[in-house]
Amino acid sequence: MNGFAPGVARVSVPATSANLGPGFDALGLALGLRDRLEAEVTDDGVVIEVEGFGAEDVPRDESHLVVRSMYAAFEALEVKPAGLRLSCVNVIPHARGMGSSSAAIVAGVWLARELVAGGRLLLDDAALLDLAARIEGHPDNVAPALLGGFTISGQDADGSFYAVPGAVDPRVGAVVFIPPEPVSTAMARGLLPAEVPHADAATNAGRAALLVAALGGRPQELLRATEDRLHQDYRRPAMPASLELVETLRADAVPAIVSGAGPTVLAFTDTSDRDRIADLVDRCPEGWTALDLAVDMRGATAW
Ligand SMILES: Nc1ncnc2c1ncn2[C@@H]1O[C@H](COP(=O)(O)OP(=O)(O)O)[C@@H](O)[C@H]1O
Ligand SMILES: N[C@@H](CCOP(=O)(O)O)C(=O)O
Repeated sequence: MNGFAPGVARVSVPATSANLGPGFDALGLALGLRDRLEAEVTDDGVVIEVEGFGAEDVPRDESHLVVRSMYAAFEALEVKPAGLRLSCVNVIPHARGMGSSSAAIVAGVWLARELVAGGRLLLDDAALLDLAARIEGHPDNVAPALLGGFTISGQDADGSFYAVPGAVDPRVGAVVFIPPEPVSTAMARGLLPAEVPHADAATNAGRAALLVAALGGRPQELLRATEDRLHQDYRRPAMPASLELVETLRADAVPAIVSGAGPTVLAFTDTSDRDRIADLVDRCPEGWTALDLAVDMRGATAW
């Protein structure tokens, strides 16, 4: 087909934890839990197969988030496929604050670029990040989903998005506690106030800067560095049990935060201290799922 590369494109994309406490809409970390997708251009229609999370509720037409993101990238690349086949194996839980929507968006724009002849020359990684962040509305999940590791991202005055990688000390790992009930990011964003006290903003700025240093080589500072005053407490009404767990863990000197817009709770760990990690996993509330995850330094990758 004109303009398209022949064959199937495959990508795997990591889960991500955004905010990390004080870095609202700016900081994000890729975690070792990856959705795998494959796609090809066909002569007619849209066919979508889904295994794993979302198999029962995601749409099977052009409104599917991966397909929507593919079409946005095709438009940027000035091509239009006659049809598409998409197959998804989803292991990132949906609407839990682990970046499933960003993983879907990054997968979509990545697959579309692979399916276009010369796509990587026409849409480089910076343009792909910008497109994915425009679809998502904030860059802090799409940046680590695309680039891997720890990222610091934001938006310039002209509306364009940027991301730069930050260092991650190899001792840093994470245990996530995933509640059974979802909270949509849109709903959790709706709980945030239009304005915050200057003192809270100032504290967050200092903590976010400290967090960059802590993740990069001073993990002993993680407890202090993960203090947040801009979003977590405002979201308490939608996830009281998550805030309670964060507080209980922090009282025991565990650097715990709400992951993304919640309701998952993430606790930073020392990867060399297996006993402490096992104790932490044992503190998983009944009915929740605890996962011991490594930081994933790979972003979106062909498989
Ligand atoms: N792999 C996917 N395929 C299709 N839709 C998805 C996928 N992942 C997420 N979504 C859509 O995004 C929603 C979750 O997004 P969001 O509320 O931002 O939560 P989060 O990104 O924290 O998991 C899902 O309910 C679903 O509509
Ligand atoms: N900065 C965003 C992050 C949302 O992350 P998600 O994984 O919950 O989609 C926010 O806090 O709203």
